[in-house]
Amino acid sequence: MMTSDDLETSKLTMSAIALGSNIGDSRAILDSALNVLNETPGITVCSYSSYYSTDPIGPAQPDILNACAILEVELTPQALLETLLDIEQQFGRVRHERWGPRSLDLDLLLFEDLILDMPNLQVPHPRMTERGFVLVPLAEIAPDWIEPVSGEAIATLLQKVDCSGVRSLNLQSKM
Ligand SMILES: Nc1ncnc2c1ncn2[C@@H]1O[C@H](COP(=O)(O)OP(=O)(O)OP(=O)(O)O)[C@@H](O)[C@H]1O
Ligand SMILES: Nc1nc2c(c(=O)[nH]1)N=C(CO)CN2
Repeated sequence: MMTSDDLETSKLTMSAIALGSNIGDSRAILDSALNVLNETPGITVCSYSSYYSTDPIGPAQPDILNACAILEVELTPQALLETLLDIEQQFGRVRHERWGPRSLDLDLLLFEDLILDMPNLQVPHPRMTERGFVLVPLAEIAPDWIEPVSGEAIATLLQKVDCSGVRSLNLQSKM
């Protein structure tokens, strides 16, 4: 089990992230974001889901292209979050309204079995268990990972959410 001591030092850990885009060439953006992640020191992309077209939850906007990836990480959770926010910036992310359209959104979903509640970082991502657009792609690559707040596996959580707005594109990243 991870403890608070582990937050100070970076050791080899597994992490799950969500990717989303609905501005620009979303498919190319997600492909390229996975490449940038994999080239970042301290991060290896171990696996990634296929791509899904999803109904936006939030204000009216174009459908969102969503996917998830599993990373092997030699960074602290804070450093990983900063890296994700940096990469969003590289892809031109501008924040206007909450849950508004985005060129690239990278959310930190899981970091081993860590539970963290800090002002700028909550892990597991607090809304992941209610989101079909997260659980469908995540279940493709990590069905047995236990979400530590609920104590339930991703595949079990998936059975409890509405996935009607999540459409498989049968499309794999070209990273
Ligand atoms: N697990 C997490 N992953 C990503 N950002 C997080 C997390 N926990 C807290 N945050 C904070 O949330 C802030 C806002 O994130 P962002 O604007 O991308 O939200 P969002 O992805 O649009 O909405 P949501 O958080 O509901 O998915 C980030 O600057 C970050 O500090
Ligand atoms: N379909 C979909 N809806 C969303 C998404 C997302 O990635 N996909 N992200 C949000 C905030 O991160 C809010 N709503």
